[in-house]
Amino acid sequence: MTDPRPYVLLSAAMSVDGRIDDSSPERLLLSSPEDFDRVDELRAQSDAVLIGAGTLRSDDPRLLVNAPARQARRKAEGRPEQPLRVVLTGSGDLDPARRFWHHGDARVAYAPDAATGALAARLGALAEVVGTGARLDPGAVLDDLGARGVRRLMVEGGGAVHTLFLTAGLVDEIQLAVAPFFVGDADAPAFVRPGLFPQDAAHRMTLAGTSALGDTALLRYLVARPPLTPADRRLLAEAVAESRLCPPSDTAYSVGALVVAEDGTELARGHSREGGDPKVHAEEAALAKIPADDPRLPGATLYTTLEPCSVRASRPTPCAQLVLASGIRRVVLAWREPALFVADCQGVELLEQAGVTVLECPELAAEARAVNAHLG
Ligand SMILES: Nc1nc(O)c(N)c(N[C@@H]2O[C@H](COP(=O)(O)O)[C@@H](O)[C@H]2O)n1
Repeated sequence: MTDPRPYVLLSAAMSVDGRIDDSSPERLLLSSPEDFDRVDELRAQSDAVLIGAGTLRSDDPRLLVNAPARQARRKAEGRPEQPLRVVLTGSGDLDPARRFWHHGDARVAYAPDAATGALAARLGALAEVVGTGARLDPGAVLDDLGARGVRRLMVEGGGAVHTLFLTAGLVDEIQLAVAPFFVGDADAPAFVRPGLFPQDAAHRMTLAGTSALGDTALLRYLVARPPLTPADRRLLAEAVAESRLCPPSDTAYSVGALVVAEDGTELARGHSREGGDPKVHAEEAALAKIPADDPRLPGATLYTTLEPCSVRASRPTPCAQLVLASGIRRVVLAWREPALFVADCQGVELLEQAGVTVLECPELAAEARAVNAHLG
């Protein structure tokens, strides 16, 4: 059995205009003393505290539990005095001279596999360096932290890391402190960057508490982790629209597929029998339009109106294998293939066995079937 992923608490302070810093080199103090004390208590309750490389460069925080009483409490509970301190980097460009590396106990740096060699050489004994695959994958970070026994993770910024975890649907709770002033600087970093957030106007977070900490307002939100986001439903509906472009056939399904990068950029779309090719499948047509070495593929989602095929007469490689070969790790589909042309399509099983997350969206199954109503 795999270890559970940690509970993820994202803690941030921002100005009333949504900025977590200004654009000057000095660190901007947003919180009141009372709110800094709350942050210290949250750290004391956490097994690990995580920041991104940008925050390490701009703030160089020590990321420690400061209050001796809290350190003593952790020790009395049989825990290390300080939580595990974690940094995420996409480039591996981390400066070993920073204060962060020279305080506290254990440290881990996560980076894409390609960056780990140079980073490990640079950091030496200062931290353990762990690869997260072809990209900086927050899910892989949580899996690894879970395996280390981390049950409660505090994410402390900055905006890129907030966005990475929130858009991936990996945050359980947000504690957002709002400082009573404006930054008013377009170049100042914002609480989050643009992205496809599962929580939108139609899918609101639960406001679990509000309090005043000195002059700072604390908002506590509970964030349900929806497996399927509103953006997933919209993009799968786009795949259904794509399936309506298929040249009709009495002997094959009409399927539509989209490949969408993590930041919402559509990489390609395709449909069955596209471009006058009677044999091409929708997923195959879409994947063929993306260079195999596109670094966005491992973070991308394939949206398809029908389960990717597992056996195929028309061509040697079934679509489930093409998806695996592409490096895509997430598939959203509307409809499992009925036993009409093949007795038992195993596309979902093949993908899941290889560790791909497969999500079904039953709300769109009827629409995907309707495009194929003539097949009976
Ligand atoms: N997922 C998917 N996408 C398409 O575009 C398709 N045409 C199909 N069809 C299914 O794939 C299997 C083999 O098809 P061939 O007839 O050998 O091309 C079979 O299960 C079809 O129903 N699937």
